[in-house]
Amino acid sequence: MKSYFVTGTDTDAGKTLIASALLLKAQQHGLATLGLKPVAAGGAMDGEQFCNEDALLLTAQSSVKLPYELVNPVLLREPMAPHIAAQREGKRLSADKIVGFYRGAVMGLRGEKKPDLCLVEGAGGWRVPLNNSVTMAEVAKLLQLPVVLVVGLKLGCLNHAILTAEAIARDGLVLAGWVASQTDPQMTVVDENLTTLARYINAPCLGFVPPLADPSPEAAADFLNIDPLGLAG
Ligand SMILES: Nc1ncnc2c1ncn2[C@@H]1O[C@H](COP(=O)(O)OP(=O)(O)OP(=O)(O)O)[C@@H](O)[C@H]1O
Ligand SMILES: C[C@H](N)[C@H](N)CCCCCC(=O)O
Ligand SMILES: [Mg+2]
Repeated sequence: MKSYFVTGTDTDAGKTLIASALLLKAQQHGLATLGLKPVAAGGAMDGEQFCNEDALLLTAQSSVKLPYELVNPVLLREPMAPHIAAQREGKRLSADKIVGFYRGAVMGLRGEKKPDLCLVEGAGGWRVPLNNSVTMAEVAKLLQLPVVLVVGLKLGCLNHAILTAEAIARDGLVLAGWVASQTDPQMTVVDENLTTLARYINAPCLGFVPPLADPSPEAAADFLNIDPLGLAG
C-alpha cells in the first residue's frame, strides 16, 4: 500500500476535491483506494450520525469502505481551527493519538480490504495546530508519509505554496507531487502563475484543474495524472 498525506496551501484550497479525484483516478486504473480524514472540524447530521462532509466525500470515492469512526476518528463540532474547537469541547488533540488511529484503521486490512492507495487529508494547511505545541505536520512526520500539495490557485498562492514546500522539506518529508486547483475563477495570469509554481516547487505537477462549473471528482479527475506517484505495478 502507498499512502500520501494531502495538504493544501490553506483551508478551502481544494484538498478534498483533489484527493477525491485522485482516488477516483486510481480506481479507474484498477487500484483499491481508501481516503481518510483523521481530524475534521464541523459537520452536519447524516441520518442519525453527526458527520463531516470531507470524510463522506472521500469515502464516496474509496473502494475500501470502513466504518465512519475509522475514516474520521476525530470529529469536532465547530468549523474552526481544530485545536480551538477541541479546547471548547474540553478535548486535547495529539499527533500520537492520530497516528494510533491511522495505524488502527489501515494495519489490520487484509486481502481485498487492503488498499493500494491511501490518501490522508490534513485539516487546513501544513502548520495547522493540533494543540499549543504540535501541528498537523507532525502526523505526516511520525508516519513518514510522502506529501501531495494542493495549491488553491488565487492571488497570494505563490507565497503560500513556496512556504509550504519549504516547510515540508524542512520537516524531512518528500513532496511527491502538487496539484493546482483554480478556486478563484477571476484569477488573472494563470499560466504565468503555473510556470512560477513549477519553477519553485521541486516536485512533479500532477495537474492543473481549471475553475469547474460542477466541481465533482469526475470532472477534476480528467485534469489529473497519477503516473508520477508510481502506483502502477
Ligand atoms: N478547480 C475548482 N473549480 C471549482 N471549484 C473548486 C475547484 N477546486 C476547489 N473547488 C471548490 O472549493 C471549495 C473548497 O474545496 P475543498 O473543500 O476541496 O477544500 P479543502 O482544502 O479540502 O478545505 P478544508 O480545509 O475545509 O478541508 C469546494 O466547494 C470545492 O468544490
Ligand atoms: C473548518 C475548516 N474547514 C478546516 N477543516 C479547518 C481549518 C483550520 C485553519 C486554521 C488556520 O490556519 O488558521
Ligand atoms: Mg477538505
